[in-house]
Amino acid sequence: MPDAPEGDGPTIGIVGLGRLGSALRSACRSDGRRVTLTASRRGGWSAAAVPEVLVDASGPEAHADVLDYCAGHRVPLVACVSNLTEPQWKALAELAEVVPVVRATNLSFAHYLQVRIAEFTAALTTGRFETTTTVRERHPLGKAHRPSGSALALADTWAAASGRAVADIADERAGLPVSEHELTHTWGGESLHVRHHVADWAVPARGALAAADWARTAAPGLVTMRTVYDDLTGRTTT
Ligand SMILES: NC(=O)C1=CN([C@@H]2O[C@H](COP(=O)(O)OP(=O)(O)OC[C@H]3O[C@@H](n4cnc5c(N)ncnc54)[C@H](OP(=O)(O)O)[C@@H]3O)[C@@H](O)[C@H]2O)C=CC1
Ligand SMILES: O=C(O)C1=N[C@H](C(=O)O)C[C@H](O)C1
Repeated sequence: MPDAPEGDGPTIGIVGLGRLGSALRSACRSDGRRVTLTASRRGGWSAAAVPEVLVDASGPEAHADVLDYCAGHRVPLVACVSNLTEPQWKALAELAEVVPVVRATNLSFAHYLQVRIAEFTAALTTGRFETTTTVRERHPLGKAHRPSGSALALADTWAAASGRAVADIADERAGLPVSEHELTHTWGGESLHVRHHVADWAVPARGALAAADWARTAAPGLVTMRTVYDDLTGRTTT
């Protein structure tokens, strides 16, 4: 059940109360944020008030309902589901014509740094310094799809920045939550591993709250977490 709204302040709706959605609800409670809508497959939708931002932490099956809700109530969306279909990604872009939409492939701050490091590495490894680059991801057993959305995004980042495709994407299902993503750059006789490890569901939950705060005051349009963290780091370093 959602929390009853009281007083002023940002209100959040959470679709999906699994690993990510539950962690987000806990983060909202610790932060004093009010969750005015929750939804799950078994529990259906339940709203005490229209939230200022909706966070979708469910699955592709909920996508049509999420889009209808955001369009109908003009609510910004933080879209965390990583295995949408191509038509669903397109529909998300269409929703962004009327409300702000954050496409959150990976909510963690250090994933943002990993992406920026990949771009920096690509810029320096040209000509005689060219590398063979691979991606590895690991999640616990039970993750719904493979490879992860973040692994595919890292491969796309590398291809766009270097002009060369990654040589392999390895997906492993083992070990403890939450995730590992590693870019390995290999030359003759040496290699560089840039590994991001998330050990607590509170990490993506915090990222979702940062994205929700950002989306609440944004203009309609589709952005990624890169835009959100570019903006937040710019503000804190100036
Ligand atoms: N962007 C990021 O950084 C992160 C993204 N993710 C992504 O978030 C998504 C969720 O991950 P996770 O929490 O592990 O998944 P879980 O399987 O633990 O939870 C999924 C939740 O979605 C609900 N759900 C499924 N279908 C519907 C529907 N039709 N309507 C309403 N609710 C529905 C389920 O309801 P019920 O409980 O009733 O079955 C469940 O509560 C995945 O795509 C994952 O890849 C995850 C972590 C970080
Ligand atoms: O399902 C998960 O757990 C995660 N999913 C996202 C992905 O597919 O990239 C983000 C992170 O890896 C956790």
